[in-house]
Amino acid sequence: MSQYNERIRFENVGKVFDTDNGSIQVAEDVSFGVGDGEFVSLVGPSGCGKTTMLNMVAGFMQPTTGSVLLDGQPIQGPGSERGMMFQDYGVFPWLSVEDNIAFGLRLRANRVTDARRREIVDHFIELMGLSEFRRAYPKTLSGGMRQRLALARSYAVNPEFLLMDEPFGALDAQTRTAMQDLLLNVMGEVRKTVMLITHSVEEALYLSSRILVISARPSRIRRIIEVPFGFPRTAELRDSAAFADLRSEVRELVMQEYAAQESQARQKQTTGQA
Ligand SMILES: Nc1ncnc2c1ncn2[C@@H]1O[C@H](COP(=O)(O)OP(=O)(O)OP(=O)(O)O)[C@@H](O)[C@H]1O
Repeated sequence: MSQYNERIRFENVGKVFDTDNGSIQVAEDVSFGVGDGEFVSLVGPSGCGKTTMLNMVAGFMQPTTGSVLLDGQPIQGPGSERGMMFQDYGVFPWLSVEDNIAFGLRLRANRVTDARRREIVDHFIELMGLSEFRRAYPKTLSGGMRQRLALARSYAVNPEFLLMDEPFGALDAQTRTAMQDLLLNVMGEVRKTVMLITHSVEEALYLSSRILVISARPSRIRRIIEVPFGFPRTAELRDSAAFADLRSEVRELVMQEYAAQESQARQKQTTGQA
């Protein structure tokens, strides 16, 4: 572990939201680190606070207690070294496919020459299978295509950190697999540190070096799973017995948290709590 260069750290993080129905404790005493070049997935029941954690790394939200650190410094706000990919695609409806991909490359933080920008845009249009739609607007694309466009936008600016919230959720199974492999390729080409939220244990296992299983609210780290498979990953890995065994084990853990969440909800109903 001596070479482990930690980039992101959650230090006893708690997050409380004040709402009209009282306050909600979303995270409680969450501590973990993400090393340079690591791929860490967050899995856990819906609503347990995964997006909130990612938002804190992105700098969109501050913890209520504890701290979220980037290279040892508290994160104060967004930065161009951290690329966030949202569940709701994050594409601009008023820009064409090519202009969406080029957008980040025109911003000061990531500016490149016109020729280089065209090269990058062409590369990702091709890679994402959007060649026929380069001048189309997002509203004319299918959900899956919009998601591929959002991926192209995130990759084009080549951030050091990719913060991804269910980036493949709207894709059909085949495209999803292709996009997972593409992400691994992108990471293989240029070292990146990734945090990914997914509801798919299979996806988490295939992509990650570690998986954090998050408990029902208030979320804590229920278990950290070191994924024992090396990179590059291949289709054979998905079919292996070792993969299937670990998948069952992690699914079981996640199901237990879903069950805990349901039983908490039932208890609240009977005691009349918000
Ligand atoms: N800005 C906010 N104000 C009040 N409550 C919020 C806010 N953001 C999130 N919450 C609440 O915090 C809880 C956790 O939300 P979050 O989106 O982080 O969960 P999640 O694990 O990412 O869920 P999912 O897997 O369904 O996307 C939810 O109950 C949500 O309603």
